[in-house]
Amino acid sequence: MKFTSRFPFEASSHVGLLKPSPTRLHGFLGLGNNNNQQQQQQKADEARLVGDITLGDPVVMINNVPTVAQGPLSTITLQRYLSSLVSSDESLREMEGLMLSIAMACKTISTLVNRAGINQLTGLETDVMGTRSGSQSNNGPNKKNKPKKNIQGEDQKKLDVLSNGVLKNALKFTGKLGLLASEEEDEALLIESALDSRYVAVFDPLDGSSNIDASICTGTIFGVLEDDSVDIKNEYKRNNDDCVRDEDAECVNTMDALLQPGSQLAASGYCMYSSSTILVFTLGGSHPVIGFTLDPQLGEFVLTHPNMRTPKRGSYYSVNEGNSWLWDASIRHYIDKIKRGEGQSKKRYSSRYVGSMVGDVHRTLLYGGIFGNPGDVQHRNGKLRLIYECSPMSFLVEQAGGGSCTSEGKSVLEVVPEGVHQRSTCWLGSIEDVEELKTYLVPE
Ligand SMILES: O=P(O)(O)OC[C@H]1O[C@](O)(COP(=O)(O)O)[C@@H](O)[C@@H]1O
Repeated sequence: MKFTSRFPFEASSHVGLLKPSPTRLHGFLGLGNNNNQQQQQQKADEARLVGDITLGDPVVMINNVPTVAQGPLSTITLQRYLSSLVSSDESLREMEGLMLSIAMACKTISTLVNRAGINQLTGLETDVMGTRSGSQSNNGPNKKNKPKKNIQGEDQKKLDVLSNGVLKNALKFTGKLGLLASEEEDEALLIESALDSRYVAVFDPLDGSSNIDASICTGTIFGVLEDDSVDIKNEYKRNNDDCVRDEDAECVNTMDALLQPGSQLAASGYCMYSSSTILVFTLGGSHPVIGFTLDPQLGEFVLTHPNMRTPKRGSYYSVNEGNSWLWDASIRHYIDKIKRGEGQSKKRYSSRYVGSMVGDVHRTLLYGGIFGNPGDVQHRNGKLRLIYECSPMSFLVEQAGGGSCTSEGKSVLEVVPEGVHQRSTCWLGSIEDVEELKTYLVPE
């Protein structure tokens, strides 16, 4: 991209990044050409505060107008970031394809969520044409309008079902996944055409669905696991043995690849649909937790959070206190102490709870503190599902230097799932807050 001379910039070697020549820039910023360095520096800083172009700031050409890209790194799109990763590590090529498909699906879901009211996509998915709804015995004349339920007995929202379709198809068409598990699918899905794939994926297509109709933040949660059971699947397929159903009701057996502890995740993340749409993920290992914001002008995810680290300790707790009377005494005691400023930090903690795990975890990741779904006497294992909610989020928070545990004080990432929709208690957040919580938890 070659710029005409009327712009005070010189083309740099980096595509999309323009290195302004200091003297011209000072002129451009109306700094005049006197040599009083300090005055010029102060003016440059002032310009920085109001978001004008400053030295080293990237400029993106939008509709041919040099536009200051907010923040120093955001001209780096997700595509560019991943391709630069692959150029130095070829083994990430398949993961690059997966992440780009997940990002594409999240863009689509973001549009669906943003326009839900406009396109009448709010409300419950109803059971039409006699497909299964709730209890089999319900065959009254008004069966058609019954809310459709998922295998956990929860009413499915229209956007739950739509988002599930979008993400399921995006993942299927990568040809890189042999098995999928979703909150909105009763059973794991075997992708016949990709039996010998290296990976399997788990996801909650639209988390926080109780908030959708009120346009409060929701999100998509995903996790990718390596699958070392390809031969077993082929074997079972050949023998037509036990039952993992694909869409043609083909029976095969093993879900082992899905039922791995969170510590085995190869990647995990979420996409939050809120005032911004933000995709946050990690590829594990030495890779950071990284965040990209969907730029509505570019229609691209651009880098905004290059290396997310959870503060060691926070001053927020995020839990549904409406259930506190049902909690174990140890948990009530912990929350009471930190609320009163009688915890280890002697700081009084404030409550923040959106009721969407993605929103509550995103805030906790940035500001610190602790988020929890503790379980109680009525729901021993809490409300959240282990393999596509607790594990992916705990993997991410621990990768950002935070911690996670169950209400028994065990690392969420060590819990071995027994079923696709198994629930688990989970706490995650700042490492010092999680460690402090553990001192209150009495192992059973
Ligand atoms: O209503 P509660 O008990 O506070 O539970 C809220 C939790 O349930 C969830 O909404 C469950 O998610 P789904 O909407 O995906 O079922 C979480 O996002 C949230 O953290």
